[in-house]
Amino acid sequence: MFIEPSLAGERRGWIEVICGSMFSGKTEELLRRLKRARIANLKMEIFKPGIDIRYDEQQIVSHDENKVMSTPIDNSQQILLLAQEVDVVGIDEAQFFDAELPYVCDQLALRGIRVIVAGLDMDYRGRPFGIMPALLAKADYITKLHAICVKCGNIASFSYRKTASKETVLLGEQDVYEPRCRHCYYEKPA
Ligand SMILES: Nc1ncnc2c1ncn2[C@@H]1O[C@H](COP(=O)(O)OP(=O)(O)O)[C@@H](O)[C@H]1O
Ligand SMILES: Cc1cn([C@H]2C[C@H](O)[C@@H](COP(=O)(O)O)O2)c(=O)[nH]c1=O
Ligand SMILES: [Zn+2]
Repeated sequence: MFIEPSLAGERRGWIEVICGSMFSGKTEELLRRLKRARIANLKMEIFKPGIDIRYDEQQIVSHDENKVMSTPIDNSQQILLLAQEVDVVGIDEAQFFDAELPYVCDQLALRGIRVIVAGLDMDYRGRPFGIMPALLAKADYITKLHAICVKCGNIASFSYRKTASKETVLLGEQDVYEPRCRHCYYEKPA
């Protein structure tokens, strides 16, 4: 389990990345860390990409329907304007953000802000997803989570797409995706 570092003095600020497949618990882990930051009376702003309206337009919602209010944004630079005077910034679905997000996270950390980012590390093809590799390279702390493979019960790192759609971005839930381990993923079709 991730334990928050306790850094004294002025030079605080760091980047945490939570990654893994769909259903691996990324959003739950993000919510857990934000809840603890709230208990510590830290000021925070939470963001998600405007396109992610699967469950709710404003809230971040986990697959188990735990939720927190967030600000949907279309451009990662908006975070630099909106995250004034805060101690913590939370960002969900980072894979959907533009190329500037790693730079934005760097700038926030330089301001002394704790930045907690969650995102899919691989797309349905098993390829690195968008800006996630760049973000992982800049992260001070990385947590890789795993789902349970729906085929065999082993740990799952892959998000298998059950439909024939070929576009990289396709919002969906269990109707479209299932978590699979490496062996079951490459054994497709089911
Ligand atoms: N195959 C699965 N493996 C693990 N968790 C699953 C699976 N299918 C459904 N879940 C549920 O999904 C929850 C994780 O949801 P969430 O935090 O939203 O994941 P993520 O953000 O990584 O997609 C788990 O606590 C569990 O209840
Ligand atoms: C693999 C994959 C996923 N997506 C979409 C599907 C969901 O809407 C989100 C991931 O949400 P989660 O919180 O990680 O469950 O991303 C996509 O657009 N393209 C893909 O290849
Ligand atoms: Zn498997």
